[in-house]
Amino acid sequence: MTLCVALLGGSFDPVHNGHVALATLFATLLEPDQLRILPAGSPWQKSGLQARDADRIAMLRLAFAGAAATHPVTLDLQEIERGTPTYTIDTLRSVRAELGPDASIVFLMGSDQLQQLDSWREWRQLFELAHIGVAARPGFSMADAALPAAVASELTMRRGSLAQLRNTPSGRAYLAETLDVDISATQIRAALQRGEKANSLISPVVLDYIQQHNLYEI
Ligand SMILES: Nc1ncnc2c1ncn2[C@@H]1O[C@H](COP(=O)(O)OP(=O)(O)OP(=O)(O)O)[C@@H](O)[C@H]1O
Ligand SMILES: O=C(O)c1ccc[n+]([C@@H]2O[C@H](COP(=O)([O-])O)[C@@H](O)[C@H]2O)c1
Repeated sequence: MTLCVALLGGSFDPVHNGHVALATLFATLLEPDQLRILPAGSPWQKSGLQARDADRIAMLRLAFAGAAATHPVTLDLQEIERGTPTYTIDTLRSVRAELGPDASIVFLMGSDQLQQLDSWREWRQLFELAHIGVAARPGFSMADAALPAAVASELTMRRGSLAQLRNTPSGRAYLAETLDVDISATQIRAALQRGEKANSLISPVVLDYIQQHNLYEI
């Protein structure tokens, strides 16, 4: 059977239940040999990260410890170690070189990123290296045609089944419209700054870590 690696990249500032839901949804759908979490080193479309790299990494380890009991989760720190602005195309080139031409690579994202995929560096070339697996975030529906025209037509051309993603190296897109988790890191940072606990949005062990290290305070 083809080796399949699913990648979830993100700022994870902080990691929250929406990230874990996205990763575990695709881990269940694809049954990849590896589910790699890739914290971005320097997400060039964001104005900066609030938590230090070491804290984001520690929170990721805590948040995914539960999922790691049932799915083959690993943390890949290459984007932090690279020390340059984070472009997914660079990461995919490196993962493809590592895994060889036949492995299935599936880059996971929420629908907000799909809606701006045409702003990513060399975005069309991403499909030469990987598939994409997209989960809807609240308010997103394919029927509303909420995508830039270039992304919509690329998606129409590349729509594939889970089996195609699982068993071929790259070039397909799969959209899971069922995930509907109304959580964002922005909302969590704002809640924590107001002194709220954000209990239902974030894992208790991550929340403990945030409190112990006085993260996201005003
Ligand atoms: N609730 C969610 N449901 C589905 N996908 C999500 C959800 N939250 C984040 N994602 C996806 O996870 C990836 C990493 O997201 P990121 O770390 O930027 O979190 P975020 O909550 O979107 O952060 P922020 O509010 O700071 O922009 C992105 O592809 C994003 O679309
Ligand atoms: O490659 C790009 O140009 C690019 C532009 C925006 C986002 N990304 C990637 O998309 C993932 C989610 O990004 P973010 O900003 O929502 O945390 C993360 O892995 C980013 O590196 C990548």
